[in-house]
Amino acid sequence: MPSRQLPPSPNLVAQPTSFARTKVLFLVLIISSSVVILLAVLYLLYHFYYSLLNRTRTIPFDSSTPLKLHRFSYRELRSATGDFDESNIVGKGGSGTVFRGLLRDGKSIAVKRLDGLSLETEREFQNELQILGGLRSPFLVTLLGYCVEKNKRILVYEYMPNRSLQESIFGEGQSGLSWEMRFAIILDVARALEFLHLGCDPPVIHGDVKPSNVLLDSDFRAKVSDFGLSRMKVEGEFGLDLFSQDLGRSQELWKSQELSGALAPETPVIGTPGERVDSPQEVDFALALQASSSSKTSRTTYNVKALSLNSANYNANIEGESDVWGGSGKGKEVSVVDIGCDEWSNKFVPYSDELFGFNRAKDVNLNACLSASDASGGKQWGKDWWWRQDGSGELCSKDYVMEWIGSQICPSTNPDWDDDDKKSIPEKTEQSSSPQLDRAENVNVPQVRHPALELDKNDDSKGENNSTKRHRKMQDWWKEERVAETRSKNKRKGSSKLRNLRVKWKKGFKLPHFGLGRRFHFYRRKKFGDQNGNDLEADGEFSFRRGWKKKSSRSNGSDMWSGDLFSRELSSTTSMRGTLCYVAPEYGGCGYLMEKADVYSLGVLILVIISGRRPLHVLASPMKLEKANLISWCRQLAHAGEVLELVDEKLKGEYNKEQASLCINLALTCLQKMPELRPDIGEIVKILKGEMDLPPVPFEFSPSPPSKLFGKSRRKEKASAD
Ligand SMILES: Nc1ncnc2c1ncn2[C@@H]1O[C@H](COP(=O)(O)OP(=O)(O)OP(=O)(O)O)[C@@H](O)[C@H]1O
Repeated sequence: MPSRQLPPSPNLVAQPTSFARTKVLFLVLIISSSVVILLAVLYLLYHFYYSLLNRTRTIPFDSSTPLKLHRFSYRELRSATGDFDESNIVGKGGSGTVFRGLLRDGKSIAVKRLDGLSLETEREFQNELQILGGLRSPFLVTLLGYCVEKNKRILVYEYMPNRSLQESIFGEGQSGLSWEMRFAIILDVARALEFLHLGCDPPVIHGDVKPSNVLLDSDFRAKVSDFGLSRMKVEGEFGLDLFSQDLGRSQELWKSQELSGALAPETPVIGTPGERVDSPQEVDFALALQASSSSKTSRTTYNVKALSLNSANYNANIEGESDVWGGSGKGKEVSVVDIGCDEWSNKFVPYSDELFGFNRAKDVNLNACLSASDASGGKQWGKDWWWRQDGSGELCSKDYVMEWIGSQICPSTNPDWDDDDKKSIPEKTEQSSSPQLDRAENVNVPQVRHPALELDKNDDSKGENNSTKRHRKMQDWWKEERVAETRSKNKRKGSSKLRNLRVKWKKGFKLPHFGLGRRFHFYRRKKFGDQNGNDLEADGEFSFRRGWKKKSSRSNGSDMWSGDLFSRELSSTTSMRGTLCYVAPEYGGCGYLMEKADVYSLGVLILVIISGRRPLHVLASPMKLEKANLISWCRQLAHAGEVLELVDEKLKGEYNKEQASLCINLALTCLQKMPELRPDIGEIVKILKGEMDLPPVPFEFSPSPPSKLFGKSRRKEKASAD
């Protein structure tokens, strides 16, 4: 009997099919994963190749292993400097005193003894070791070694016989630098920055380019020094800038009466709008973020904090470098000359011949002018104040100059003047027989003040303390600005980043360590010692530099009371990162400095070198105030096609006109508001060397257009104005 074939069991049919499917799946997986692995390997190879290529172009810059630096013993340095004898002082900066020393082998050294240990000095010390210690270039001053003993922090450099450019330009009894020297110095500084920006990997941003940080060797060739504020350009970092320099200062601010009295109770913290701040610690953090307060000295007050505005926008802009020379016109430059010039000459009240010999009649005008600008909305100290000080907006420069001077030179308004400075004044003025200097003595006396600095004459008549008023005004303005900005920021982005950091800070924030064998954990209450071995608490007596240190009598800085008192101090006042007048406007204290910020500072430096003037030059002697602001004056001259008027009179016409005009125009391109419009340092060096043409000077700085084009409309405007 034929057997009936049984239908295949469904299991038997399914088995081979599912097996085949698994096989296919397995194959697909293997192939795709091997493709992924292959791609990854290719990517790694490419990356490796690329970084190798890159390394050949740049200096391998391993910050964790500074070049071999000699570790000096304190005793060694003490004997080299004659027990740190005063006669060996060659200069004094915001962070310490520099002595000349002689090693046993006969080598001259410069020994920088940092002031009492603090977060600030520690940061500067580490920065110098970390950054300058790892670099060697003929355009950078050589760091030879260091000394760390107990609370002592000392840096040892090669000795630069002609000291700093500051002294060569502004020093008393200086014969002045010849044109050739000046041009060579400009080129040297540019090449130093070229090395830092383009020759180092990662690039280094100097952050404080100014005359006192340019040292001159025996042949007057320049080397850039002072890396205390510099940083390596490492993407993605955030904490270092904030915590290493601003927190300490904010603690100090909290302690100051102004702050605790006026800001603490109701000032909201960035990231926590409307939140009441109850503890100093909370304010510390908030201020570190928002106030961008002074790091290098505590001189700066509220007006400087205004710099913090807009930083985020600009820093974002900088990232996307545009074609500098393409003239794409991406950034709109504020037209400074048209508005600035006339307003200036109309509104500015010229100083009289003597420092304090102020014409009361004009004073009235001045105050009228000020009240007028006050009346016009009360928002004069808005986000653009930096530009307005250049005469570029509706607020004329005097406001800035006066506000700044007012807050800086009047002891009654500046709590940071230390006793030493006060004591030094009579001594200094006794030496002087000039009536100006006799008057300058009065700067120390709170009740005698330059009438030009009185922002509101009526305050006196009301019997109120003028300084308190002014500060009050600034605080109100500042608070207003910050609250508005905070609100809008929070609306836009939320404040999670800042909140996270705040939490971190509360828990005790870890500072990145600097590879010197220990890690710093800065808790709010941490004990440190001062120079004498006394313990100090980070929270309370933590020693941050206070006030203006009296400069050594051998240093140029000592001419504090000699004539152009205001100019010197104004131009050398270090703000949160960088120095006021030299620091790029896009920098807001909380952001990162980028290469173009150095380019901006270089622009200012070039003008200073060529003109022999400070960026803010308010002289006691008669002078046109339109020249007080160097940058603004230069822009006016450029507009009038007379840039060579800027050249230092001390040169007595002995200079290369072509080079001078090239330098000035180059400086103007470096001083453009939008960082991306400024040339990069490679281009600057090429232009200076004559290997590249200077790009067309920005429209607003170029000489007035032919009347054919604009004359008619201008005349019309004038007629309608009449
Ligand atoms: N290597 C050096 N050789 C000779 N003189 C030096 C050297 N380094 C510094 N000096 C002198 O010491 C002065 C002070 O220098 P320092 O770097 O301490 O401060 P600064 O740059 O003037 O101010 P700050 O540090 O506040 O920016 C300089 O202006 C210069 O005259």
